Amino acid sequence: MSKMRIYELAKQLGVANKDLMEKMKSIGLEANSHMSMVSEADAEKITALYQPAAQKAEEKKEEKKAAPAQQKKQNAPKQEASRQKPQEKQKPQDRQEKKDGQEQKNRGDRKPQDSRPAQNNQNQKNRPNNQSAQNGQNNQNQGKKDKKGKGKKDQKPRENPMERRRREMEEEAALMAELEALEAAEKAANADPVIKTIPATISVKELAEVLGKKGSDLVMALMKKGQMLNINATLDFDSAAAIAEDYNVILEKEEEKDIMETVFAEEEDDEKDLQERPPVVVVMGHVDHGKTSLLDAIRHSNVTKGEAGGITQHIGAYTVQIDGKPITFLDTPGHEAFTAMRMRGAQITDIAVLVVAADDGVMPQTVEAINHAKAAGVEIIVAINKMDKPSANPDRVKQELVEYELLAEDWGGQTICVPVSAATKEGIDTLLEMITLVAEMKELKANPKKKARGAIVEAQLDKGRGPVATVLVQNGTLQVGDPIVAGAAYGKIRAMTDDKGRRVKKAGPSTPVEILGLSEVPSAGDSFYVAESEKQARQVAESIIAKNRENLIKETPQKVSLDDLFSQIQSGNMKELNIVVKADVQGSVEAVRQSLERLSNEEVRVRIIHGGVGAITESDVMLASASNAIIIGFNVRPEPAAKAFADEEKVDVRLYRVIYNAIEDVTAAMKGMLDPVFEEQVQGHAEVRQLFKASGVGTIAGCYVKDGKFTRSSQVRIIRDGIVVYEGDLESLKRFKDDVKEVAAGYECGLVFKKFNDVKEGDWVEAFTMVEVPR
Ligand SMILES: Nc1nc2c(ncn2[C@@H]2O[C@H](COP(=O)(O)OP(=O)(O)OP(=O)(O)O)[C@@H](O)[C@H]2O)c(=O)[nH]1
Repeated sequence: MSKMRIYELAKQLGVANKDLMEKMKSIGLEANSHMSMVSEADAEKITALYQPAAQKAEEKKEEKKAAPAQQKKQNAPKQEASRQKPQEKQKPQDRQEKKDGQEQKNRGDRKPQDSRPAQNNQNQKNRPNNQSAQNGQNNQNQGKKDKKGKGKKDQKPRENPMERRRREMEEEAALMAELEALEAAEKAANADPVIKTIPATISVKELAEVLGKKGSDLVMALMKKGQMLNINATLDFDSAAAIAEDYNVILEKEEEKDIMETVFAEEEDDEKDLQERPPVVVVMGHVDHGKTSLLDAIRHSNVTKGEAGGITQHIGAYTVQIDGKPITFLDTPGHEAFTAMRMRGAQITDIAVLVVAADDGVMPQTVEAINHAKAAGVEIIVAINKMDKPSANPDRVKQELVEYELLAEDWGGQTICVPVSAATKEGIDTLLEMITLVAEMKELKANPKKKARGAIVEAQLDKGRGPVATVLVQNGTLQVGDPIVAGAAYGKIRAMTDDKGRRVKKAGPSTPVEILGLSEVPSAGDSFYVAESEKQARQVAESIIAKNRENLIKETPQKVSLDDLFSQIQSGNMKELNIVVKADVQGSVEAVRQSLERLSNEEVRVRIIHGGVGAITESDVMLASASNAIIIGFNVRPEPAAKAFADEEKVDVRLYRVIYNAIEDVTAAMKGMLDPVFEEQVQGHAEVRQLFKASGVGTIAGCYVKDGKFTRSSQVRIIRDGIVVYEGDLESLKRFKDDVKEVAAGYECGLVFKKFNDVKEGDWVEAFTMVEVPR
């Protein structure tokens, strides 16, 4: 037996789902619903609880098997017809007479199963001596017999026939009701749950329809459970799902379709319409490794190779021709090109050029870039830059890249590494050739014959021209006069300019152009679509505006957090727990990566999608948000902007001082046993401006409280360059020479830290308290 769902186990044991869940509770096994999974070991434990019941069920089955066989034996010689209606065999002869045709039909539909032994018992009890009832319990035959007066043998001589008949009628009615209830209960417990799909909200009336009930019946049923809801009341999905469970119906939420995707659903392209399209390339790398210089060199080499018009204007994306083959470069910060766009579901880049300075090697942002590119599933080409420098060491770069699963081709791997110099232009041509080669291998195609769709690369409001957007056509051909819509912005394209500043009328796949004519400034990363008419474009934009408003009102979409991890695992929503790890030193990052990844089990895989050294940045939050990850920080703090961004994006950021605590928390969260704990509440920040030494006291940090406040009971941490160097209590809090209880923002104060004197000017001090939070 492997894992199984509760309802399957209940079915196997022949018990109701609810009973089973109650039983589970009694041995400390919690389950959310009868769709929850139970492990093999747990299933065995539960089965053991039911052993007597299970045995009984077995016995019952045996009895059932035996009963018809026995009756068959008895009936066979007499009645051939009796075999066809076994369920009626057990009925006492004179009861059968009272059944009208309809009743018989109903019973005929019913399964014989459990009713039989019960009826047998009853019959035997009632008529220990009734030989004919036992022998020939066939409806028709018994009827005939009665008519012929043969049944008279059965009557007890002293009982008034009318009374007897009434008594038997009553008995039979009670018996039938009992049987019906039994059958219904068994049917409900044994049937596989029905799965139905509903929207995020539903009225009681609509839910009743989904459940196949009358609205008024559902209202009554809810009332009995203490839920006073009128028939038009709106239920959220979770409440509806809980109600439906009682009716053995599992509800699933309808996937909300993107309005754009619905309106502008993409048709399959005819193979013959597909044409090769230029690759879209983004350049990424660590600061100062030469991204800008490399892009300039590429653009310059392109210009000097005879581009008419010469000057390339900056529009965030441009196309260069390499031996007649175009390549489109996105001149946007790499992370944004990936992450912001990915957050909106658009994937626009095909290839990432990772610039690594030959004299500097792999640096934190290089790693970040690698992880972003990998997460987006984009091909990486490495440009080892600054080869003109005497200290250039390309082998070291290749060596360092191995750690990130990028093994250079000349070392037997798959990663193309091109040594270049943006300064001397050496290797630039080879790099461009390689890009073309990779693009060819990828067989990038699009259909220029259809209406265009693509992505907004950047957009701003120009005083004279109104909203201006640089767009990248991904498929189809964009034309002046096309009605387009991009998020809440819509309009008719008034004018189009290419990357060389020339007016154009058309732009095909992978072409970047600047467009005028939108009603407002769209967001970078938004998709754009060409509509049937300006009216349709406006209508779509309006429905998007309405939807955005609705979404604003609704809660921000749920992101994973350690607190609700277990319920997400249980409901089957969570198959992978993505984690971004930031720590003070590389050693910790690795230690955490290994320890956490080891926690993976068969239900959920723990995946570290990015690990880096230093404070938690906005880019980390962006990656976490796009990948539905949580962030774990060791001895590091989030930058203020990152903190605000994480709050906004509802990204769970967990900060630890000890690796073990993080492992413990993730383990507990995976088991749904995260203890209710204390959460820290930041009280304020101060900057260390001057240090004083005092004998017997130690170092006094002369601080200026920037925001919030410091209290005598505050706990504090000292942060130097984003790294926590101390965390502990205050030894004293002074204003001038006096001990004070509290110092507010805008005032100076003297701080002495308990058992810590290594404070430096320029350090930041964060004051916080621990507050108990109920989970
Ligand atoms: N010797 C040498 N210097 C280079 C080369 N490429 C870039 N540099 C220098 O390295 C410095 C950084 O170059 P940028 O192109 O600004 O680097 P970047 O990666 O774009 O930097 P940010 O935009 O700040 O992220 C500049 O001083 C360049 O002149 C090269 O191939 N050789």
